[in-house]
Amino acid sequence: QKEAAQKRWTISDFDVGKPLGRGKFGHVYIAREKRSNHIVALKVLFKSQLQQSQVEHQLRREVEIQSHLRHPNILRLYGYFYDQKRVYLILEYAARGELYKELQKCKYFSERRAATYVASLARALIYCHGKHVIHRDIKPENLLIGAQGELKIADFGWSVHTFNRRRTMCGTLDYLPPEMVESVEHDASVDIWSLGILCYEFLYGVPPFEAKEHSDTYRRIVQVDLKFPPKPIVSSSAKDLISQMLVKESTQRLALHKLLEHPWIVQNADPSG
Ligand SMILES: O=C(O)c1cc(-c2cccc(F)c2)nc2ccccc12
Ligand SMILES: [Mg+2]
Repeated sequence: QKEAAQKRWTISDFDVGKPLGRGKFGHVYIAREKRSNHIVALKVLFKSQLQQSQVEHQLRREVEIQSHLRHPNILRLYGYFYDQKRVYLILEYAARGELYKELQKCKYFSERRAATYVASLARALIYCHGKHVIHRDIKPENLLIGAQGELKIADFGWSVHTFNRRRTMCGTLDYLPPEMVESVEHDASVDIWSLGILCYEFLYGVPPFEAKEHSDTYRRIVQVDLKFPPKPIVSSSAKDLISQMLVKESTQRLALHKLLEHPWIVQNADPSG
């Protein structure tokens, strides 16, 4: 597999199949690499779009970071290439698709399914943080499901090596912790906050600080206005975990390795992830 990293790919190396989805900068297709018959997801991005949105540097960073990460719960980026008009990312194909569609279909997940997902995300984030990478954009839209039902973190578009931490605001605010919404310095604990938001959304079907207006969401985040609805019924153990993650003071948030020892995770997460 090492030689694949240096190989110069071209589109003629692939049989391109049906579109899997469309993003802001282009489409993702299922494809088969001709020599190996390996099935991949080919993300095709238009250079013109990338230039217009001034995200070339972000894309190069995403590629640089994701291509070096190897973890069962992180979507592999096998390589990239580009031609006159497009940049192509050769990505792992996640057979069961996008998590947010699964969440919309189920409305919310069982405690066992939610805990299994949260534990696997925690292990992936421990791995990333060990390499001084913070993702900063953990939300359902950036999670995919593999052939065995395992979760894969995708889209490292907002990830950084923790030496530079600036981020311009865009997209939903729902998952941002107070320090990012107030755009002060932040560190790996931002991913712990987002994982807490995700855990809540897995169990209730909506993120905790959702509001009609951005200004209301902003206020609810900075005040950590955390409320648990009476329905669906959720264990107090789950609420305890969420309450230890959604803490305004970032240094007081439950550490990821402590999360894996929390009773709710120990009693509900499927060890295979
Ligand atoms: O024409 C180029 O040299 C080019 C290369 C890359 C690029 C190079 C490596 C990794 C990566 F993800 C993207 N991105 C672009 C985006 C817009 C316009 C041109 C380019
Ligand atoms: Mg994304």
